[in-house]
Amino acid sequence: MHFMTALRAAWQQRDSLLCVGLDPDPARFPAHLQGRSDAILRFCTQIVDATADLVCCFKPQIAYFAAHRAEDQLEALVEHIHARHPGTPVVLDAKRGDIGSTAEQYAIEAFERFKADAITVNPYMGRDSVDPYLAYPDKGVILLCRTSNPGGSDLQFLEVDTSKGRMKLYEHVARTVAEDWNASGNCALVVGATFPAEIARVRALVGELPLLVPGIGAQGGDIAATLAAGRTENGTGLMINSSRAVLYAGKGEDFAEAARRVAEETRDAINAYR
Ligand SMILES: O=c1ccn([C@@H]2O[C@H](COP(=O)(O)O)[C@@H](O)[C@H]2O)c(=O)[nH]1
Repeated sequence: MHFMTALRAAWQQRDSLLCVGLDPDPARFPAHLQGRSDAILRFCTQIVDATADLVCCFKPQIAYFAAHRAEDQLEALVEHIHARHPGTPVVLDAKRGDIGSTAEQYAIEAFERFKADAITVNPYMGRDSVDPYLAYPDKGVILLCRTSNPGGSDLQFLEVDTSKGRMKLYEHVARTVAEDWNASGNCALVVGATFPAEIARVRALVGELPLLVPGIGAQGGDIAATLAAGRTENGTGLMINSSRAVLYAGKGEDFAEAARRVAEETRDAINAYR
């Protein structure tokens, strides 16, 4: 199924714009999981099973798996999500960016090895570096636009001259993706919840294009402001990510229940402003 079709269905059927981020940090795991060779998989599958009905997608962050030589656990986790929670899109947060020949390998890794439904990609090496992902028309390609970190302004806020006039670099990325790169209707953009004014600006530039919005929860982004700036006419258009605030809500054997409670509160807080 096309990523966008699955995402729209999840928005409607789950009544949720919440994306739970899967950033497993073994140092923060409950004591009973410490030291197990499959701790990352066990931790993540319990979070997934406890929250799947509350989310529009899951977003595993590849760094947290690769750092612990746990790519095999990432493969097993995505397989688990597809088998147990069909219709829940998996966004692989990898922020890849490289020359075309290498990007082809990254695309194979994301879509064929890990079976992700979408991937985050860094657009700053240009169109040929993104083409290998766009060559999978059913898969989502989510381009960094206005990231949630403070240093995102260092480059993304630079004024650039374009054929459509002078604008900030992140605005040029938004327009380029929406107008030129989205021929298969499979593109989306990353815009941080920590910058609601820029969410509004991007929404004005890209129409209904979906936005992946990290930055609520641990990074302190404002849910009300995010919704006001980024929701579409029908009250969707957003995948609002929270990772650490959900994953580490509890410290004990009941960590997954604690995660569910926070995920439910977050989904409801989001829905209050749709
Ligand atoms: O601009 C960006 C792009 C990606 N991220 C990723 O989202 C999560 C955020 O985690 P929290 O614990 O909810 O802060 C993490 O995987 C980042 O790599 C981002 O934060 N900002």
